[in-house]
Amino acid sequence: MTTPLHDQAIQHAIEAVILAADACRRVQQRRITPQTLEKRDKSPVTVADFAAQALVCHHLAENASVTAVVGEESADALRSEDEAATRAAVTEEVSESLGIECSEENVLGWIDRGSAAIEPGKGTYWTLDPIDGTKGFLRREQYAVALGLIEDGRVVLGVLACPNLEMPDAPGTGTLLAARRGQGVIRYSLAEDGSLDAHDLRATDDTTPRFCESVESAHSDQDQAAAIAQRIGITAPPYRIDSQAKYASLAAGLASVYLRMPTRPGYREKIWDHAAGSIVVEEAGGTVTDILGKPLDFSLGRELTANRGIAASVDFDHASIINAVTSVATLPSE
Ligand SMILES: Nc1ncnc2c1ncn2[C@@H]1O[C@H](COP(=O)(O)O)[C@@H](O)[C@H]1OP(=O)(O)O
Ligand SMILES: [Mg+2]
Ligand SMILES: [Mg+2]
Ligand SMILES: [Mg+2]
Repeated sequence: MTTPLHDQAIQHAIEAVILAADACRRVQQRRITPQTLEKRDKSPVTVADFAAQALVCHHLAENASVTAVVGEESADALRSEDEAATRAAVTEEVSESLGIECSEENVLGWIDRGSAAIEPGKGTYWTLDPIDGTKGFLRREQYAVALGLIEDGRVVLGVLACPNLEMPDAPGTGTLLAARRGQGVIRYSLAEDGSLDAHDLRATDDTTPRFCESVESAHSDQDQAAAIAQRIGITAPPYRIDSQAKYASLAAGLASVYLRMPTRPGYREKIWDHAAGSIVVEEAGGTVTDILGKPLDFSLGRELTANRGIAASVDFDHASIINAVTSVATLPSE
């Protein structure tokens, strides 16, 4: 498969993300009660998160010219004696995906390739969320494998696979979007066997303005978002989906506004939660800022420390959203 965006980096990113998405699908189908670990911040992490990070890091290390990865997960939790069963399960899944017998040490090493030391704002590195929306994944709803490439603090490439995101014009398949700065974005349907089929970017003729937001009310203040939606004249009920599938939905025309309203003082968005999604929306002709209208600043390390929340739009007056935020919303103190 060769992408019309004609770029080695994007080709390798798509291959890596498909490998990971395929492993996620398999784990979701097979391991009915996923062995879930809880991280220090109480968020869930599964066999699939670790396997997906190992597979993407391994594929990039073997094939891409840029191999540094800033990923969400680390293998630390898996190294403890208590986690022998999860470690074995992750190794089994990675081995099956690669079609070779891998050692546990190798797999842990590949996961840890996602802890690259970076100089914020300088150089080129990938940022990876192996499963964005782990809670959606556990509910068998929406999740995404999200891989972005950051060059001197700017996102220049993004690949977003949403294995459960079925578009109206591609029933029975997931969705994959690939964007390159200045070259646009391509939407593919992603079949069970990992094959891709390119489609028109827009997946629907319906132009009713809709806004989308998190399913998890702890991740975005849904009451504030409802007040803002009313202010900007959106009357359709919110489209609630997990993960960066929200950005994919905007790019494909299923929604026009994505609001992520801070719920907790001090929470900072992570680069891997927005790199791929934001370039996909921008290359679809949309706008992505924080809720005060500031551009997202990816040059500051692992977090978007200069930004609060997210406002994204396609085919919508972005300034009117920011105006509504400033007149309607009460933000948590910092
Ligand atoms: N308080 C919070 N505010 C915003 N996002 C959060 C918060 N806590 C966790 N997240 C992140 O939200 C993302 C999922 O978003 P959504 O609900 O839109 O699908 C996850 O990457 C999750 O990060 P983490 O992986 O650290 O839990
Ligand atoms: Mg997480
Ligand atoms: Mg995430
Ligand atoms: Mg994640």
